[in-house]
Amino acid sequence: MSNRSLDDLRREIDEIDDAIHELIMKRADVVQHVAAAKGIAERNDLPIRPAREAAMLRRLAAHHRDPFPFEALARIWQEMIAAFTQIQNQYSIAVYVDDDHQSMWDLARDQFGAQTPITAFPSTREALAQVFEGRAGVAVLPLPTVKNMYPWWTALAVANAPKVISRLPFAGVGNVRGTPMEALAVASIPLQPTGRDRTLLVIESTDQMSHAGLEKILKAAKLNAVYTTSADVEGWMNLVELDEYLEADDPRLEMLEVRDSIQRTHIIGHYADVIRSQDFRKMYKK
Ligand SMILES: O=C(O)C(=O)C[C@]1(C(=O)O)C=C[C@@H](O)C=C1
Repeated sequence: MSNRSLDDLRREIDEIDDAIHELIMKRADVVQHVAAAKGIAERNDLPIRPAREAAMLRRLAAHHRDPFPFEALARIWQEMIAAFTQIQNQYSIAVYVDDDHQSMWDLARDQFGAQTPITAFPSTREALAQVFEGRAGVAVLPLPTVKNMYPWWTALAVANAPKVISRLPFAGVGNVRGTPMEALAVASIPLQPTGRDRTLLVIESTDQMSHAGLEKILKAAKLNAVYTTSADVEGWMNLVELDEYLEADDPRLEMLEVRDSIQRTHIIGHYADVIRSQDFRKMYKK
């Protein structure tokens, strides 16, 4: 332990804080150039780039040291990046919240920042409509499960629809109201692979397909499903999560579409695989 006086130690903390503050202001100047390079203002685009954010947080996790918790560092970065997106172009969030999904609000706020306007909607349909109609930049919706009242993901299986862009929480579960849950964010932005990604694929079929049947067809096309769920919405829609970043022109999709039982396939989004607590502990434990 150091034998320096409290005043001396606090002077050093002030110097560190000044350096951090100065660097954040310097970072803001650079981000404004990034916004110009991306043409955000000309096209009135949403500045969020989840692949870049995932790469940044994974890089920090790999360099992290105790005792400062990585989960707290990730929260600071997410708050900071949220502010850096807002200085590029302003946008708001539409989040689905009801009595059983209180934590959705907390997930949205942790990811998109305390200064970003968030509005709660009592149905996934209404929250999603905000993004379809351009009234919100991002919708935050519960992870699809068989229990969802309305399979909101089926609405994304149309041309030019917004896409799933990320899964929340990205880096560690924090305190939330109600039951901790996971969510997906939906928006219209360019997506990119990060090296560790998931793809959400909707397969429209003529008849109801069993999970085993779907998996067999996917396996024959050399695709690995990690999750599947189905919905009967004017025909059968099957949601499949793949453990890779599948491009729209991947020939394996044609292998699915030639089957008589399959009518169409739609990639409804991609997201960078989240960093779970056990992962980042492994990542930085020497
Ligand atoms: O790299 C970009 O495209 C940026 O806009 C910069 C930045 C950042 O602050 O680092 C901000 C928003 C994006 O979601 C990702 C990164």
